[in-house]
Amino acid sequence: MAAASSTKKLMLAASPNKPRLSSKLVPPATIRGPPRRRKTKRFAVLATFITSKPTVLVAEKLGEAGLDLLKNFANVDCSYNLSPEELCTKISLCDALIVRSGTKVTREVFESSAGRLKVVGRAGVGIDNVDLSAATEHGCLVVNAPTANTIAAAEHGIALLTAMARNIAQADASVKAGKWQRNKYVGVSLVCKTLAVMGFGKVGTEVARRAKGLGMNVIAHDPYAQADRARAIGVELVSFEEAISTADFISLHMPLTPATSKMFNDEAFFKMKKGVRIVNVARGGVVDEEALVRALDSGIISQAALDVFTEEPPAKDSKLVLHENVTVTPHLGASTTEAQEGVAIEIAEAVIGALKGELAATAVNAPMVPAEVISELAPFVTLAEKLGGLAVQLVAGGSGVKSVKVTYASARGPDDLDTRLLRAMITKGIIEPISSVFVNLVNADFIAKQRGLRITEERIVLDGSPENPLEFIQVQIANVESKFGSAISDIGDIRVEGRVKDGKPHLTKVGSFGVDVSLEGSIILCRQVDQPGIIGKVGSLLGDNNVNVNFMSVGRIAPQKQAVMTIGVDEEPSREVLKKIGETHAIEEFVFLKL
Ligand SMILES: NC(=O)c1ccc[n+]([C@@H]2O[C@H](COP(=O)([O-])OP(=O)(O)OC[C@H]3O[C@@H](n4cnc5c(N)ncnc54)[C@H](O)[C@@H]3O)[C@@H](O)[C@H]2O)c1
Ligand SMILES: O=C(O)[C@H](O)COP(=O)(O)O
Repeated sequence: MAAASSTKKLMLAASPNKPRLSSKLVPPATIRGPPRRRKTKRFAVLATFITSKPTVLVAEKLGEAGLDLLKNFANVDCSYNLSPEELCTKISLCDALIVRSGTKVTREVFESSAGRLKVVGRAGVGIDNVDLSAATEHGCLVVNAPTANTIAAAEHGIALLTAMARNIAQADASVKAGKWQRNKYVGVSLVCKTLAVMGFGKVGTEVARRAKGLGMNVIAHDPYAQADRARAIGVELVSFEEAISTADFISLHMPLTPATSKMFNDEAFFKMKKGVRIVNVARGGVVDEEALVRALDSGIISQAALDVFTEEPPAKDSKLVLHENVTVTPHLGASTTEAQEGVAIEIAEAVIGALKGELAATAVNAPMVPAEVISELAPFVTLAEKLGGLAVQLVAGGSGVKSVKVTYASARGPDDLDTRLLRAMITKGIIEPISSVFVNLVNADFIAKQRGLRITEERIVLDGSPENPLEFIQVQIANVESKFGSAISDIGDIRVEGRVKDGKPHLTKVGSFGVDVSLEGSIILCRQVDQPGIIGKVGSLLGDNNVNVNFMSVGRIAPQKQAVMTIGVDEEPSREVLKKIGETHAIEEFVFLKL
């Protein structure tokens, strides 16, 4: 056995405090286990437990039905029109924030929250107003309400398309100004014209369906859409060039991302059919607005109908807004009574779920794991976190944890196990005991990468029944010394292995020793020379000092040879008791581990 460290009796450390943040993961040089940790009484992958009633800041107007749901669960602060400074001040007192498109949730907001903000709910689809990287780095979940306003947005797109084609807004203003200009406002027909839907997602698809109903020929461009889904509703997917060069009308429905920012620019307008008409209910930023003014002035584009702008509200003297061939609305795509009620309920449910620690189906910056998978994996998620926490406590102080290998053994096929949750929880188990950062499913990979912790995963496919998602999980930490030499495996890594038994996580292997202890409370691991009387001695020592033993098992190589005794205890033994255990005859090393 390649024991990197076989210290006979371990010294008790003086300070149980958390170490300061360090770029290297260095476990505390203590056998008292990690410092006090958040108690989690229930399974939750986001571990966003809040013991008192949470506070939700609603920063933009939200439908009553959603507000009612929130008020049943949390203290709700509806504060609209906050300045960026006011938002940053308020946010440190809030567990959740709900916004629409009018609030910029910047890095400063996450920094100002000082870790309290657990979830940002975007009551709508577009999340371009939320700094997702900053949210992820701060372990803050971002959820949106992606479906409830689809129809409203599509209907608004069609409303703008038809209003533009028949000059409704301009003619309305003219009549109200006392004029009667029937010749000036002759429109164009839609029937048999070609509409290019740019972005064939939820809204784009609904616009396409409705435009087909108006007798239009609909083509679409979307690099990520499935051609057969488009074909099923009579829409042909084409290239960007073909879409913009053949269309009489173009309707924009892609999200604003670095890749789509200003994708409608001078170059794109130049390729369009002269006299084309454009509708934008997506985001102002996908269009280069100055280039659009030039294209309108030159007649390449004869009309535009815009619901969204790069800057909202746009400047009062905006050439684009004031252009006579432009019809505008103040970002009204989602603003129907029905959509706002739906969005409010959708976001309230997602935010409440996230505050309860559940994984939201509409998470934007965390893996979406189906509810049934989460429920099936629940005991293994707890096991994963505990194994990570145990493994890191076995590392000798001063060793940097850089390389962790996780092995999942299962009778299921390799593609039939979603390990993202498990990996995140192992990362949480490893990092939280030795640093002051908070790790959850949202930021686990980011934090691991930031700290130079490399986690590799391996699958072992076992024979047998695939009824259980997993048989065991093994966590190995490479290139470190251990404060409990027996935890070092035959290949020199610290190794712990666990299984779920009767729905409870159990530690079943330490180094090369088979053990069996339920992962509850705390654990004492002792290596001894197998001989009669040791178990009794240690048991009485604990009992005499009011420490309840909940579990005990001994794994040995052979009779009279070395054995590892695992003792599960409900209370933390005093230093004196631990010292006496260490001094017990035949005990060669021991370690106290807190779960
Ligand atoms: N005006 C409003 O009030 C309002 C209301 C709802 C949605 N929106 C906007 O509309 C956008 C679309 O909403 P959705 O619900 O349909 O979202 P969605 O995610 O269902 O659809 C977006 C589609 O855009 C496609 N896409 C991405 N990059 C593209 C590119 N470079 N070229 C072409 N297509 C690309 C995606 O593949 C996806 O199919 C949202 O991001 C939001 O910004 C505005
Ligand atoms: O992305 C969206 O959902 C729409 O742009 C709606 O935005 P709003 O919630 O500000 O109306």
